[in-house]
Amino acid sequence: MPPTPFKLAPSILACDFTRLGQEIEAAASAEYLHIDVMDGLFVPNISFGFPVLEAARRVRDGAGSTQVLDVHLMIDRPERYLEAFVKAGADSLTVHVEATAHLHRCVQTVRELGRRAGVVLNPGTPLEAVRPVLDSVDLVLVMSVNPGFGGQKFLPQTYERVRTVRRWLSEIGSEAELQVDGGVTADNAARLVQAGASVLVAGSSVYGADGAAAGLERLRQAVGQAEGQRAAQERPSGQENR
Ligand SMILES: O=C(CO)[C@H](O)[C@H](O)COP(=O)(O)O
Ligand SMILES: [Co+2]
Repeated sequence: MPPTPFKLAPSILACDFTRLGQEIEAAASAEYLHIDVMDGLFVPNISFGFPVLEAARRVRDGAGSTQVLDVHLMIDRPERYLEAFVKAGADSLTVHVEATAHLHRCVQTVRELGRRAGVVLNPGTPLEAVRPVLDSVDLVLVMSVNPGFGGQKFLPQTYERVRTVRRWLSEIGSEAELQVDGGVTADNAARLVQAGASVLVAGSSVYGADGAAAGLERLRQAVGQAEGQRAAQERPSGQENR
């Protein structure tokens, strides 16, 4: 079997904001740039909003990059701000199923605005909550920590939740990305990809002491090694050297 493809989404929540431009440039090899917006209501923390997204957009465009600006909205009633986030530069907007009574309308609006629409579930939310919109989204995000803070411990029940959502997406023939966010490290990345995740969000494990480029490489290596071992185990005996 060929290696399972996956993408990385470094979260700037964990970066050094005194050097925002350089921190974004250091993560340029990643397919996505994850931008965590928190309002102090839906989650018990306030992060940043439009000016930081606009700055990220300028850095990305200045580098001539096509990296996806992936905005994770941890805000109450996100329908109030979808257009404003698109104007500020979002390529992809992900709304929490717990934050709105109008999930389908949110997804519809984001698509009408010409951007990728995502939905996200907290660890305590039954997966069934996303099923009604599954055929209308470009991304499903399964939270692997309770949202609001970076640097938390990964919740292991996430593996089974990812497997279930992957199965549902396959059943309807959807090509939506399946993202995991929270506590993702080189120790759990491969198992998440094997469970069906196609995009790994990582903050603390990317923006570590040795910089984002090294952090991203560590995650790629971890998944690559595990995939290599899996391929070796699956090869019929006697074919080891072919
Ligand atoms: O949405 C988030 C928190 O609510 C962040 O994206 C997430 O926590 C990433 O940080 P880390 O990898 O350090 O857990
Ligand atoms: Co996030």
